[in-house]
Amino acid sequence: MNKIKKHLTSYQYSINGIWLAFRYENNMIFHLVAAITVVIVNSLLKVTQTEWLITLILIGLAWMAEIFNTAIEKLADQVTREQDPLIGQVKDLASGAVLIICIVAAVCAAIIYLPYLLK
Ligand SMILES: Nc1ncnc2c1ncn2[C@@H]1O[C@H](COP(=O)(O)OP(=O)(O)OP(=O)(O)O)[C@@H](O)[C@H]1O
Repeated sequence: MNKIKKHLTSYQYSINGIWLAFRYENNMIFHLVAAITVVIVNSLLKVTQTEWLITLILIGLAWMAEIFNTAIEKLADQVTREQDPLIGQVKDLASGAVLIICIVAAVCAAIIYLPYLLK
């Protein structure tokens, strides 16, 4: 019973983490708008089951990368708020991870949607 309670409490912490990401990271709103747009476009274009899966996985990956990026930024700020070349690199690396998944998502969106739009 104690284990179940502990498990359920950990979900509370995780949900709090998502809430914190929205509070600290303005880009989270952009990701939310992008995710809602993808769901609407998928429904309108009646994309296939595989295309739904690919787009939903990409949405999840983008959100995951942004939340990790926010966590790393917070940790880096806790280490020092002074100008530090290594802290700068750490933040750039984390931000690079978000950019990569966003570029991949944009390319995949073009590959999936263009054939429907050019029909
Ligand atoms: N302490 C620091 N020392 C050196 N460079 C830093 C430091 N803090 C930030 N930077 C540089 O400034 C960039 C922006 O950092 P910042 O913490 O402002 O994130 P941000 O651009 O506001 O990110 P986001 O928009 O995701 O919140 C970093 O990628 C890094 O290159």
